[in-house]
Amino acid sequence: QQHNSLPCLPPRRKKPASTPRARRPRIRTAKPASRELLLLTSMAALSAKVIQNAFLAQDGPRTRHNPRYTCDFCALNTRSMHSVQGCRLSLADTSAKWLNTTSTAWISFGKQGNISCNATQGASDVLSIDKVDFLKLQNGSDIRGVAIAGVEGEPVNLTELVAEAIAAAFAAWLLNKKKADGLRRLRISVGHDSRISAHKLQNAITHGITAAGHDVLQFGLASTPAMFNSTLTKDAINHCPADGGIMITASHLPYNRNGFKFFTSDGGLNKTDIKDILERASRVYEESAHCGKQEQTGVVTHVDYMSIYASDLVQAVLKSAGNKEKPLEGLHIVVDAGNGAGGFFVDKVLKPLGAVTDGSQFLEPDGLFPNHIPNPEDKAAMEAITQAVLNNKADLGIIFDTDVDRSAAVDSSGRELNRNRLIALMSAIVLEEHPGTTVVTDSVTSDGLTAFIEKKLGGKHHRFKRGYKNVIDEAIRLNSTGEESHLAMETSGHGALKENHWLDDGAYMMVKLLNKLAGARTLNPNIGSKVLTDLVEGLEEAAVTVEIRLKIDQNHADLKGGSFRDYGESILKHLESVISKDPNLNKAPKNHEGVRVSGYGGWFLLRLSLHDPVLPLNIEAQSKNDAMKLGLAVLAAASEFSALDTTALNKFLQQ
Ligand SMILES: O=P(O)(O)OC[C@H]1O[C@H](O)[C@H](O)[C@@H](O)[C@@H]1O
Repeated sequence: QQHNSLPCLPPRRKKPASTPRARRPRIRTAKPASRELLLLTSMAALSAKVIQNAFLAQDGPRTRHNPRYTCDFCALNTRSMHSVQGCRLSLADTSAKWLNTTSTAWISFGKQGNISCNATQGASDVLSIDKVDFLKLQNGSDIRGVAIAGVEGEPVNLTELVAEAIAAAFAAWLLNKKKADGLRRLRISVGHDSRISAHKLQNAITHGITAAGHDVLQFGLASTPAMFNSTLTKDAINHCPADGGIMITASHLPYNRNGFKFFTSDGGLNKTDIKDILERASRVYEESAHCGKQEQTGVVTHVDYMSIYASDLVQAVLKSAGNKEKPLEGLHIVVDAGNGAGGFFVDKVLKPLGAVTDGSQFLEPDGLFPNHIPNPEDKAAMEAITQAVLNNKADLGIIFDTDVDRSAAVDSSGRELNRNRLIALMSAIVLEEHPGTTVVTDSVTSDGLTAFIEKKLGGKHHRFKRGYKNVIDEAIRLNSTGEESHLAMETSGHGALKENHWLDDGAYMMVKLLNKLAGARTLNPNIGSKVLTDLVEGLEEAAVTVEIRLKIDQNHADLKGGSFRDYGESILKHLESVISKDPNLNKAPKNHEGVRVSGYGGWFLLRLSLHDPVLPLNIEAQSKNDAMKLGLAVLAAASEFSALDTTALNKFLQQ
């Protein structure tokens, strides 16, 4: 073990939260960002700054000291020694080891006698640690929380300190994973969507990583799939591939939320990994209460990665059009980015391919999402892009969610190509390329989609569970068992292809449509989105399609102190037994989630939400009357459970 002596700090003292860090990480710029990107980024920064100022007053008192201003020896980078003022510190360790320690680290270092602090720790400097429940930040395979104060009943739990701890924990987790490759210093890419808390969280994440002695590639405004891509792209000039990537996003959730998605070259992290990281982060957070200003030994490099990523998308379309220079020339395509991160698609993808993009809307990042929720599942969002297509007499409309891992389209007649229709369209394209392949979807897909994939396209429909990660993982699993699958898609607009590393990418999905258009235009230069619409010809669609979300009151006495999950399961079990007595209803023979039943010419699915104390009920039928019969069957079983709020279902039945 190496022992080093370090210079000393004056006694630690409280500093206002706005005081800059004593030492900033070194920053370099790998490649000058394009004018457009700089403009977008600075617009986002400006918008964020103005709004954040507005919220600052509401942020409330800090109940916990900022650990940066206390004794410094706990800096997470313990591979190289820190310059710690106020302490003489001797230790050599790895950050992973440090992060694996429990909260005894401070004490044990002291006991070992490796540290001698000149600074006396005053009682007033002892930090009161918030009891942050890190595990509550888990949202399946993502992390999500409240980052901006001001919404009643939604206290901030994703603070900068929490973000720092999570970033340090991710670095430690990643280092552990990469140990076998002999890696000791990591390069982690960090990007964000347009949310107003993006910059403060980006800074916190960067600090957490650089203080742990690892390097950060800051991409600025980016898409979620680009972050994964950065762990795959080989580009020495831009320091890629990164060892890991972090996307700061909460998808379509309201402006006050934010969160993180993590990637390695193996794809997005799974639930177990996230739990592991949050447990580590909780320990880091507790420890940091005793720690000081962390020296940031890692290097921060700004990389214009979205240009690299977008140019790959352009290349994909060019290739499928036989390398024709402007394969989309003459085609009018409008994009609605919903003020999220998807605006790049216009200038960096469509224009270079020759498309006319006039009438594109909400391309500028604005984390308050003033126009509509950036979500292709949202009615208002789909109406907005449909209107833009019709107003501009465009050939095609494209809409993205905030972080561009989801998308949908609209044809020239204003017909929405989303949900089951988009899956049908993608299935048609993929099955042309891979006849007979299995298409994996989420659980709320229609019976019509199954018939379309299996009877019209000659493929196999594997209806699995809700949750994009579940769907992707299932497709990967099927391939590993010898069942070929090339497409995994959710009705939410998440979609991943085997050919694209199972990368969950809304922009790539749209590129597949553009490939089809570009290919068709090499034969007929006047052909427009009809080529796409024709591909979904024959898809049977229900006249009535609803999703009704029934809430479980977690504090209700009927739960008898049990979990909402157990309660939900007992409702489902009861529903199953009620259904078995009804000759008009048939339980789906093969089903992976909830209770799916067909009858009255339609079907319903009642299941537990992936995250919330909610039972989402999907009903599809050929008439309102039939849909009501299905709804009544659910109500008959559900009404026995007094903690289940059936108001929404009653409302539907009374309409
Ligand atoms: O189960 P629910 O509450 O309907 O939520 C389901 C949704 O949760 C998240 O948003 C996932 O990203 C989606 O992939 C999934 O479809």
